[in-house]
Amino acid sequence: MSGEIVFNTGMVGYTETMTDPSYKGQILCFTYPSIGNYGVPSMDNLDEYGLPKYFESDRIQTSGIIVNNLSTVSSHWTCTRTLDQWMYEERIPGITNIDTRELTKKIRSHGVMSGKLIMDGSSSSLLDKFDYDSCNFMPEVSISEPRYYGNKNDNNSKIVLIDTGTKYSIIRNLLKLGFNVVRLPWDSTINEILSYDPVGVVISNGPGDPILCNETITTASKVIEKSIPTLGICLGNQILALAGGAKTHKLKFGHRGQNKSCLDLDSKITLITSQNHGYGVESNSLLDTEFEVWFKNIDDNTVEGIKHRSKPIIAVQFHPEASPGPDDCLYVFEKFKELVKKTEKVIS
Ligand SMILES: NC(=O)CC[C@H](N)C(=O)O
Repeated sequence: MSGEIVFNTGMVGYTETMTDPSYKGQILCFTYPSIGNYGVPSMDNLDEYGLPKYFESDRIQTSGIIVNNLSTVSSHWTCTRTLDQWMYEERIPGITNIDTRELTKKIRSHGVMSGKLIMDGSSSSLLDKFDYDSCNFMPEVSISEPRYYGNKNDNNSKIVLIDTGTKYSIIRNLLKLGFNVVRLPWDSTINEILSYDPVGVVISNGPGDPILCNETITTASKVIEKSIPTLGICLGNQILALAGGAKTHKLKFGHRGQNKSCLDLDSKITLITSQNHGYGVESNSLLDTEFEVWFKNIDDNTVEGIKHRSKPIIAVQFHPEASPGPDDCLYVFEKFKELVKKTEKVIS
């Protein structure tokens, strides 16, 4: 199995992490030395909205995982199987007994690179190349037909969620705000979006290089033109930046973990965020656009959020929905709701 080798420094949350569609095409190395301790819960554990509580999509999305010590004895009240059993059922390979901290040092000094997990005795060649950056994963992670969440018969306003590989927690947080959610395919046009009469648009997280999401970028530029209240999350942040005329670039080894500190330039408060991204918005390229920096990463000063200078459009590079990770940034969803409400008032 080939993939881009990336590392994540989180200590918990492997079921949420491994089912995050943004990991499509990647082999994930966990730096925390012992993985699998609390096993894997059942997919049948649903929240009040009918969404799986402990998973971010319906399957494992990583191409494979690399761990130091794989716990084969798991203990937790939600545990129904071991991590190893779950991976076997889903036919996802993994490798254990690797010094993952040493491997991480290599990735940090060299930058992310492609790799392959090969079974003993397999005829698979190490020579065929895998080029993560040129893969468009959208058809694999998005949906082909619209899906509706919430109660069709209530009068709650609708948010269109453009699914570029969404995590369930994004849907959950929009429902918690009191909205109904229409989830649409990644290549939906502006007219398809408007046909649902939404009060706002959310562009989700997702895998791969944002510049390959041409269709979504075109739609996002129309959303900006029409001043529709919009929230971009991770890939959605990059797509909005590109649609607004800014540039994105690949980071040397990305940000993947649950304790990444970011500065909110509005409140001057530093927050601990959950992150999973390998690309970023180029800070200087924002200068000639209608967007400005909203959040900055404390470690390397990279852009972690942007907002439109005059329109109700905001976006974050980190994950306000966390899952896994701290809830410090849930206020980003509240901020989006405020923008929606303000715009509704102006229109009515
Ligand atoms: N989690 C995401 O949405 C990731 C966005 C993009 N694929 C990146 O790696 O930067």
